[in-house]
Amino acid sequence: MNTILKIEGLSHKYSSSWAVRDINLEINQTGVVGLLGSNGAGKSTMMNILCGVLNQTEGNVFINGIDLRKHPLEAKQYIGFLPQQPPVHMDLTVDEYLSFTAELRKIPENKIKAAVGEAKEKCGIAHFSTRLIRNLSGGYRQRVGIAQAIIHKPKLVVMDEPTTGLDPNQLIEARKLIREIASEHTVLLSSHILSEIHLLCREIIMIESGRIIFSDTMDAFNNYAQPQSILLHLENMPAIADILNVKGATRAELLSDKQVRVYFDEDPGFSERLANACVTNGWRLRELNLDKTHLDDIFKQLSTQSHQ
Ligand SMILES: Nc1ncnc2c1ncn2[C@@H]1O[C@H](COP(=O)(O)OP(=O)(O)OP(=O)(O)O)[C@@H](O)[C@H]1O
Repeated sequence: MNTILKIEGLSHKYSSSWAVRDINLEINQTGVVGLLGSNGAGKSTMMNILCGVLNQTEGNVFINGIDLRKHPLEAKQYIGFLPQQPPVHMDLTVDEYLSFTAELRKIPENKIKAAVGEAKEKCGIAHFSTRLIRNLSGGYRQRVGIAQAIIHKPKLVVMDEPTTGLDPNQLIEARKLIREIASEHTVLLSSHILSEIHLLCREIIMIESGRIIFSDTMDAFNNYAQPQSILLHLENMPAIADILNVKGATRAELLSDKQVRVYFDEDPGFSERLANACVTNGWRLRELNLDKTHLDDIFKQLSTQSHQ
């Protein structure tokens, strides 16, 4: 099977400055892959290159094994694109617009009606077939945008910040639809909001200043920063000095007469040693919780490292 998306040494320069620098990646499965980066990190530049809207300065992009630069028409059959602003025509009805995009995608004339019907069904807009796009809410316009991106059943659907500007109800609906689309297609979705990526994505690619600074599964991202403190609830609170006697403890902060936060070095055996010390010394352990690192802290940590 061909790799759905392969990027080799991709770089792009606008006049004098590099917006994207030496990006390498491969995507082989369906599901949502998140492209996360702060404003100006290079997400749109990268997406515009992948979708053939912008020619890269250096490097190669292969869609379903086809070199995008050498064979753009062939490669583009396998990509659907939802830009930041859905490319809808306000004065057309949903059917007229989707039929037009199906023609642009070179779907044979006798198959256009079925392709439009299927895309509308998937995106939950069949009941708006004859409505002018200008009379649809933002959330439904977004659905029409998604329908045009999948009308030719591409392997890869690229969505640039697809949830920006939606209200909370529309957001929930849009996420549901994106998950459904991703059960059959590979979706590469950009956002500068970590919680959005966290909710939707199986994999995360973080870019800063045009370079990849993290690329792995969402689980690996969650585990990236190991917890470095433990919250203890003790019935018999000992002296802080006794807690610091446990090998690996670096600091202890008394929160109440029964709660203490203990900081430790990177050491996988520390929580066990601490629990043993509680039992052996009769501190009467009620609870021991590893403090989870907040997602935003991981994001900050990775971004800071990339600037060092
Ligand atoms: N047409 C252009 N000409 C010159 N510089 C550009 C152009 N488009 C983008 N840039 C610059 O390239 C860098 C990357 O921009 P890009 O739009 O790709 O980032 P982004 O991650 O998509 O940001 P945002 O979330 O704000 O859209 C930025 O420094 C931006 O100012």
